[in-house]
Amino acid sequence: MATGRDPMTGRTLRAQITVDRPSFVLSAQFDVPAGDCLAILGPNGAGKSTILGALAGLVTMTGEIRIDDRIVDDGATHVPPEHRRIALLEQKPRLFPHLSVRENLAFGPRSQGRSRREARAIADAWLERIELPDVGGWRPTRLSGGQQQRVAIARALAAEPDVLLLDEPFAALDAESAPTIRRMLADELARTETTSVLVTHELSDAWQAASRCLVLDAGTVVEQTTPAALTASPRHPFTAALAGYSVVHGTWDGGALVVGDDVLLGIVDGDIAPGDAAFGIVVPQDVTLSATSGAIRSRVRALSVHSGRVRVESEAGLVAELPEGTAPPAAGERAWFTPVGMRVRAARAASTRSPVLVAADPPE
Ligand SMILES: Nc1ncnc2c1ncn2[C@@H]1O[C@H](COP(=O)(O)OP(=O)(O)OP(=O)(O)O)[C@@H](O)[C@H]1O
Repeated sequence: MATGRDPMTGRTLRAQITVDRPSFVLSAQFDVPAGDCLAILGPNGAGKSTILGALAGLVTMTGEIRIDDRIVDDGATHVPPEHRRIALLEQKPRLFPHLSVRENLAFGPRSQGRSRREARAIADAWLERIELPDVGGWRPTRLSGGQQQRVAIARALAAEPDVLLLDEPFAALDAESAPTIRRMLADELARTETTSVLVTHELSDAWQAASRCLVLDAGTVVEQTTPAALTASPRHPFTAALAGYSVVHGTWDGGALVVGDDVLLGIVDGDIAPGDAAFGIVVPQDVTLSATSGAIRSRVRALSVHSGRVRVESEAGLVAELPEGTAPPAAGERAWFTPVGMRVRAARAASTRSPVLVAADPPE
């Protein structure tokens, strides 16, 4: 028994969404090709969940949402949430507590008119796929949080939605179960060719599940491109920080980045003019640390350990990764940080990438 749609039946999602609230305006346009996953990233309050809400029919919007040629929302037409064939999966599994696990999985197929026997067979096939073959008769509350989320993902996919929306589906999981469930979700999205939109705070999720990313900041799309391009050449400070770079903000004076009273040398990356607000990015391995001299003197905000090396984070934003065996300064102490080969971008350049997903830049 198949547990997903037939090949080549994935749907294309096209969305142009404007949400106008008194204190928040969101404007976003994107396409998700059939069977693809679009990851939406952005700081808290950027509007990520608002986009999902608009797609699901839970948030008032203007613009247009289409699935293939079917209009879901365009001002004149507003298909109610339950008739959109768009499923929403959130942090919490929200399984039906009064139904067994098997009945939860069979619910979607039954709602679509499958016979009881067919729906049960689909549910049992999903139980095998998510490696929980023996829990069909259990109530969901007997399962761990991670197991419940596996069932919730399977329940969403068993209903064969045209589009699956995922709002931080791994955020409530413990560190042990999250990697397994991340991999399972990516595998099942690909296998079932389900078109999906994944809101996440992790760039690694985009690498694992999505072929495209959209980065939002304060309701505006600031980047739309591939996970590889976001990682290699982030154009927005938020994305750069997600990709693990040190990020330092300042003003470009025509030859260097001015940060307070300090001047940092960097390589210009893109259009930039003297006086522009700008930010520099550099990997922590290329930032040196000294007690006596360097480019910028800043207080140590925090220490962390990555792959066996200590990283020293400054209040200025620069992060230095220390060579093995080097003693770090204590948090609160001042030290000199010097970036080598820092790239400097105009802060405004973040919003100049094409707003149309299909025309997004290739990796640089
Ligand atoms: N129901 C609502 N009514 C009015 N304003 C709202 C509502 N829900 C969210 N907002 C506001 O809309 C803006 C965007 O919120 P949204 O939840 O979409 O951001 P987000 O990017 O998903 O954030 P987070 O990462 O914190 O979940 C915020 O300013 C938020 O306060």
